[in-house]
Amino acid sequence: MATAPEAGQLIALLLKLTNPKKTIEIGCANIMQIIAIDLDREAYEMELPIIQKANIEHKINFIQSSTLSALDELLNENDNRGIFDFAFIDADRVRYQKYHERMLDLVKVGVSMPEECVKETMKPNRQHIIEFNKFLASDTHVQISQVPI
Ligand SMILES: C[S@@+](CC[C@H](N)C(=O)[O-])C[C@H]1O[C@@H](n2cnc3c(N)ncnc32)[C@H](O)[C@@H]1O
Repeated sequence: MATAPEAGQLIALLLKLTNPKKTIEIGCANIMQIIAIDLDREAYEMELPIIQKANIEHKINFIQSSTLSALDELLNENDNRGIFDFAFIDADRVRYQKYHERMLDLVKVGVSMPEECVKETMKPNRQHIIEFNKFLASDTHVQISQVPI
């Protein structure tokens, strides 16, 4: 993942690997691209130079916008549905349900890397983790929960 900018005002991070319009392919793997959204102009103006200085502008598309309208804009393009690998929201709590509903359309189902893209030495680990995740999902002793980090 790209090095995070020092000051943390990025509120919605959508990590994408597979948008054919935006990713840079290297062999089987694509370089990740992050879409970061913040409504606050001041935060945007403070963060953008940090991203530029770190030479990671090609990896982070930083948008100054309300999260809701940025997500709706993403959803208007059908190509964006189900292509994001990861979403992190740390914004205005009152709209979390709305963000959640939109994220479900944006984030892909079945996020593990295709087997043919995994190094031979890592293939057993990949399989163990897939099996462990399945086990956890069906284990009635535990609940999957949101982690406040
Ligand atoms: C609690 S801060 C979190 C920032 C960062 N994740 C951190 O840990 O430092 C919340 C951020 O969400 C932004 N924000 C609040 N409401 C927003 C909205 N509707 N759309 C986009 N950004 C919003 C604020 O400008 C602020 O930068």
